[in-house]
Amino acid sequence: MTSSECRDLTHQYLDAILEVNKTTNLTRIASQTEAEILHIEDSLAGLPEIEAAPEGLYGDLGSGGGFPGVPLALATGRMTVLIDSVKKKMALVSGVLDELGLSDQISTYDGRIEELALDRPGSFSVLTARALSRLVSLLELASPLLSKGGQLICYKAHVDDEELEEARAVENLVGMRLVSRRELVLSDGETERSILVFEKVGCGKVKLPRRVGMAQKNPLKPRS
Ligand SMILES: C[S@@+](CC[C@H](N)C(=O)[O-])C[C@H]1O[C@@H](n2cnc3c(N)ncnc32)[C@H](O)[C@@H]1O
Repeated sequence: MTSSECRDLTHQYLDAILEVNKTTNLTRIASQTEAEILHIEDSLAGLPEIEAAPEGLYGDLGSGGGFPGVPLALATGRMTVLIDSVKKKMALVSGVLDELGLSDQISTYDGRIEELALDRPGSFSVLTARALSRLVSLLELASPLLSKGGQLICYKAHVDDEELEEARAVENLVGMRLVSRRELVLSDGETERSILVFEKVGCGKVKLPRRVGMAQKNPLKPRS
């Protein structure tokens, strides 16, 4: 696909999602201008990181209306799975992907991330997560899905020292390690973004996934 075909398809996808959003709440961002920045430009902010990740299957955790998953899938050509536990959202997204002829490359999984980790452990080379959970929970959710050397790319609005320390303190438990961090501001001049990349370095010391909900409700703590 040429870069202009890719841009056109990404915009067609966004337009279709905004249309569906008029009747069903897929995303709180409803205006076209805001969506162009927060859904397309922001989704593509992690493109250098996903391009640098090992080749193979890509998954977008807590994908909602398909962001950043769909723009990144189109830009990289990777086989992609969008993962969200809300069945209705995934059904609508899947309908839009069908309409645009994208379902061979981009599929949906309508269940919990923890359930997918039991079905398909170690099968992803790269994962993204935007607006999903604190870093400590993201590391735990991603680890069992990633193959060794696979990467988790986290899109965060703001990472304070406490959130980062909390995550780094469990790196050994979950077999993940921070490899890069980049800060940027979107073209609206005000939306700040941190892109953090963690790599799967080993199997860790805790059996994962834990019971559904635990990673987010009761995050791991370092053993004293
Ligand atoms: C705030 S939305 C973010 C959607 C999208 N990533 C974005 O940035 O526009 C978070 C999504 O994560 C999903 N989610 C939260 N925890 C999940 C889990 N454990 N497994 C699967 N989906 C989950 C929710 O259903 C929700 O659609």
